[in-house]
Amino acid sequence: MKQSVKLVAGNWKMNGLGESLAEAETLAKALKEQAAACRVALCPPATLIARMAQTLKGGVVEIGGQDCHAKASGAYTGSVSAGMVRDAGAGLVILGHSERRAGFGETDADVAAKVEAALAAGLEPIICIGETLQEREAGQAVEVVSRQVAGSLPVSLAGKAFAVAYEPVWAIGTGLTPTLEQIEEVHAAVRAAMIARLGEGGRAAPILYGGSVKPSNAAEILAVAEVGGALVGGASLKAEDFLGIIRAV
Ligand SMILES: O=C[C@H](O)COP(=O)(O)O
Repeated sequence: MKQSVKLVAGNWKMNGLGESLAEAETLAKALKEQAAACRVALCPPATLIARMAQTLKGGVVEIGGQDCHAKASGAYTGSVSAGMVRDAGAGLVILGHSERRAGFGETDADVAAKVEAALAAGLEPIICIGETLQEREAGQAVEVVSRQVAGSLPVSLAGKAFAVAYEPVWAIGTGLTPTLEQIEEVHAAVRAAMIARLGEGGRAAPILYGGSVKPSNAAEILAVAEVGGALVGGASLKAEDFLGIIRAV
């Protein structure tokens, strides 16, 4: 099966102030010097996109946002449009992260609208999906992610650059990870759902795995069939850990 080059993206979430900013900048500078066999992206908070774009200028490390509004402009206090994310220096944007789905009530339809906005602004979306622990324990993981793919991926994605990130909610920030067999099962189901939704246009986009990825488990996870990269949270804030994950690709 045709697979695009692996993508390792670091999601800094709402971190990057004081000491954690100093550490993050150290990481960004180290990454700039680092040759990598994969695409590498950093997704800082919106306020740091321009600063990180400047720090990483001239290197191969890409910059992503963590969210954007579905509208291009208007009376949406506190929001940032896809065009603004792009204008600040990002080329990618994370959409539909479970922390936004759970904490801000984002539905699959909301995510699909944001994906359309991102594409219109020239951003490459990384669309997050994943089951809760309750859904996993009820044997519904495949059903849940398949439904999320059908609802969150607009058909206009076919032929565009994008990625899907499978992040089991119960694995995020917990140190827990699914077994390699479970990851393989879900990634295969996600690929099937992408093809069902987008036809041939659903074949090439990478499916990242996210949830407690660290240097010690990155190599085995990234070797699983259909794992096209990683979306890394906590470990993307520490230079040694993130570099260790990139080396594992
Ligand atoms: O976007 C990243 C994920 O939420 C994973 O976070 P984590 O690596 O801290 O578990």
